[in-house]
Amino acid sequence: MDTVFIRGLRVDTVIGIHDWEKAQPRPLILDLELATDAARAAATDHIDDALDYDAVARRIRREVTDNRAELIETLAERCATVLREEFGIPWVRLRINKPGAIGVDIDVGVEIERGSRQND
Ligand SMILES: Nc1nc2c(c(=O)[nH]1)N=C([C@H](O)[C@@H](O)CO)CN2
Repeated sequence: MDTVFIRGLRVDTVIGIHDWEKAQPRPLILDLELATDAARAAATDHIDDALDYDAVARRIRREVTDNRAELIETLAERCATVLREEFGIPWVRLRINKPGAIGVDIDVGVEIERGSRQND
């Protein structure tokens, strides 16, 4: 199984359990690993046969920006559902980092894995 990855996708959104967090957006950093068939894309050299990482990034940005949540787990689950149901991706690993949430220069977040890693 091949993967398309997107690392360091910064998306600003309103997220948190405290009232003061709901006053303004803050940055989240997303890392995605997405199952794909790179050979299929290479065989035609056409974007229609590839998992278009630009389209994925734009859609995930919209999902995170347009929807409110208190927990990063909620956002992670929503993003995994979008990736699997709208893009038909069989396996996704998604990490959401909420930098500074527990201290300056400290990374904290959640990583989830959904679907099955199908071997060739
Ligand atoms: N597992 C989680 N723990 C915490 C979260 C979260 O989203 N998932 N959020 C918070 C606060 O919003 C924190 O980020 C800001 O004080 C605390 N714990």
